[in-house]
Amino acid sequence: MKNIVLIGYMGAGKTTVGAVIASYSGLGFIDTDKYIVNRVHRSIKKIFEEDGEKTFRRMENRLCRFLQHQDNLVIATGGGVILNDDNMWRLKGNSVVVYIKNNIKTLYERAKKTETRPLARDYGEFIKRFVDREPLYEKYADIIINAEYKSVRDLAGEIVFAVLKFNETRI
Ligand SMILES: Nc1ncnc2c1ncn2[C@@H]1O[C@H](COP(=O)(O)OP(=O)(O)O)[C@@H](O)[C@H]1O
Ligand SMILES: O=C(O)C1=C[C@@H](OP(=O)(O)O)[C@@H](O)[C@H](O)C1
Ligand SMILES: [Mg+2]
Repeated sequence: MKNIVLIGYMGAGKTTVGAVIASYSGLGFIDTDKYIVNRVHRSIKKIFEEDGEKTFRRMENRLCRFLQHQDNLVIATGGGVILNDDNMWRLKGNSVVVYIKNNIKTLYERAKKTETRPLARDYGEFIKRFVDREPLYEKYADIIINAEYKSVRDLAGEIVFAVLKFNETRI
């Protein structure tokens, strides 16, 4: 089976919901941020501080180049994966892309909680970035799931169902 790629802004639930989808579906699970962190033995915060965002984006792109050759995976991406068309072109070749959508207030409340998101500090900046990115999430999505007020389990079920339906209807 093709991969299920989860995209969406910081705090949307890609990492959390992705793991549950994998357990429901029997697919493998990879979180691109965790993969990078394990690989370089440094937190995202440290990578941003020491090497800058550009270096992080290069690592993300290198991982997408690897993932384009994999299948049977649920892939939770980082919120910025859509910034590079090359990432999405590679991922889309072998996957169904699901955009997990939520309101900006909920996203910020969740995203600011942990220190691991260097781009989720100032609320004004957070909103601006979201407005810039939203058309990209929509552009690359095969399926859009509204996650507002839904539990992780319900969302995981809804996404599995939507992907099966999408695969059925595709030639
Ligand atoms: N549907 C949901 N309902 C309530 N809390 C959620 C939901 N999805 C995610 N969360 C919580 O929001 C936070 C961010 O989730 P995470 O999966 O890390 O998001 P992302 O990977 O998209 O940035 C986590 O603390 C997670 O437990
Ligand atoms: O949106 C972004 O630019 C980022 C999102 C983060 O992942 P999550 O979307 O899983 O929080 C992480 O990749 C990094 O902090 C940058
Ligand atoms: Mg995540």
